[in-house]
Amino acid sequence: MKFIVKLQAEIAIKSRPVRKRFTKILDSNIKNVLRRVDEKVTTSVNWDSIEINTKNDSPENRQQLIDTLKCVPGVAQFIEVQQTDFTDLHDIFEKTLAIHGKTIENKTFCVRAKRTGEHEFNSLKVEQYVGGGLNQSVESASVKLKKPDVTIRLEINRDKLFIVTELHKGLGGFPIATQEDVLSLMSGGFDSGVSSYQMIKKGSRTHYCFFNLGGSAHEVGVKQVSYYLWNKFGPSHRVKFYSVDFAPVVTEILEKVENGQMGVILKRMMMRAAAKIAEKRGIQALVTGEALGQVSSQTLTNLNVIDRVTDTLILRPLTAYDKQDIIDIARKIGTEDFAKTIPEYCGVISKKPTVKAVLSKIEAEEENFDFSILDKVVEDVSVYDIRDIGEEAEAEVPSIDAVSALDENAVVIDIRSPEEEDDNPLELDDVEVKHLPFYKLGTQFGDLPQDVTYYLYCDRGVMSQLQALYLHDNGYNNVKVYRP
Ligand SMILES: Nc1ncnc2c1ncn2[C@@H]1O[C@H](COP(=O)(O)OP(=O)(O)OP(=O)(O)O)[C@@H](O)[C@H]1O
Repeated sequence: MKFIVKLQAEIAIKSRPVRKRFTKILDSNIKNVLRRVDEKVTTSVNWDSIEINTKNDSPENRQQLIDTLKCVPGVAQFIEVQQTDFTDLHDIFEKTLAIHGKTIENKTFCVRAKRTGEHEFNSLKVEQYVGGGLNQSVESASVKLKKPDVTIRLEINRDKLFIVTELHKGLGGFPIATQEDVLSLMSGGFDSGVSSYQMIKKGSRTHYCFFNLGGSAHEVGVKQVSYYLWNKFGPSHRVKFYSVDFAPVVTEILEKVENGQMGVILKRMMMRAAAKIAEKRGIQALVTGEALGQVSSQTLTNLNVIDRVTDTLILRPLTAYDKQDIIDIARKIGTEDFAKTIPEYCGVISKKPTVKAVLSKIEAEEENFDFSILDKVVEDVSVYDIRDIGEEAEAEVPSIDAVSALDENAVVIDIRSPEEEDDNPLELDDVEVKHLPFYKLGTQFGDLPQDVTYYLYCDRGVMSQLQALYLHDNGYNNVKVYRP
């Protein structure tokens, strides 16, 4: 079985040394990923193409190789060919008939030929001779040069004939590692998954950085989608997954910062932390999934104030995308289902975020923030080789049963922020309701009597689920979720 990867135009027009470098990297990436499927794969590099051969001709192997090759950045399209020798034009016709006689039955068709080397005929002659012969031999077929049902492609390279049996569309982009590394901020939603994919496709080795705001469920979800993206589009290169426990930073923001400024300050804290992680590893750019105007706080003014926090380049591949386009790409690349299950955690941090952040005001608010907390969480960052999180990523995201009816001994903890509680108070007959906002649970839950079962309550059931898991992680098994 043989496939031929054609160099795409954007690589082919590069200068000779760059083209050679890109082709060499692409060849090595292709070998690396295809040998995960079939260790018998060999490749050979030509000036304008890479040939891929294997002795394993089974249909399963073929399909797996095609599926894998379609996901290699830098491959815009590839053809599947049958290779034979030939003696003359008539021999070319007969060999083509043997393979494509059935393909063109009851169809319109044309023949397209390319030729390299010394022959007694040119490409046009091949097209006319083979096309005419097929037309006569297959009664139900007819020649149509414009928009035929089937295009039969032949490539003649010196004494070899390649009969193309199928043409497959690839991913496009550049081979991984032809561009420098980036650190992608992954929240696990639609946007950060798609922006990471865009950077992998563009040829950057893409590492992941996750700020954990809500315990193991969130982390498992983000690891799953990061692992999926790496495994599908970038397994030729090792990357790292950085996880930073951001709960202490969120608590400090919630206690020290004015409500409307919280969102921008949280992002600035993320950028500060990510820039430090990147700098230490020689990574030059951060990537986020922000898109202009997608949520009210994603304004140019705010993005500008966020960017002022670091000299590190911040890339936002989705800036000008519509949400629907992003969702369509997420569906195409297979991250849609992951994204649906990831809670929108950040939304809760500020109910009416500013849309026009003022740098001086933000900086004044940040003076109240204890930066040793940020330094500590960055210092304690957990670093994983993405290959090692594969198994973990396959695990079920843990969840805690939600209860809709309570008995009279139950104690509910309303974990919403005080403003949310004021807007929509929770009133339950005969059941005790305590008030402890989610950002204080970590430090104050342990002070409550522990011979009682607590039911956490929030508006959407997302934060209560995350916090219940977080408390379970910390050994408190007397916690459930109340979801009326
Ligand atoms: N917990 C987090 N860890 C790492 N990066 C984050 C986190 N939260 C947000 N980000 C980064 O900030 C970007 C914007 O996040 P925000 O929550 O404001 O918008 P979003 O549209 O919901 O993003 P997404 O769909 O990617 O979750 C994300 O795309 C991601 O790059």
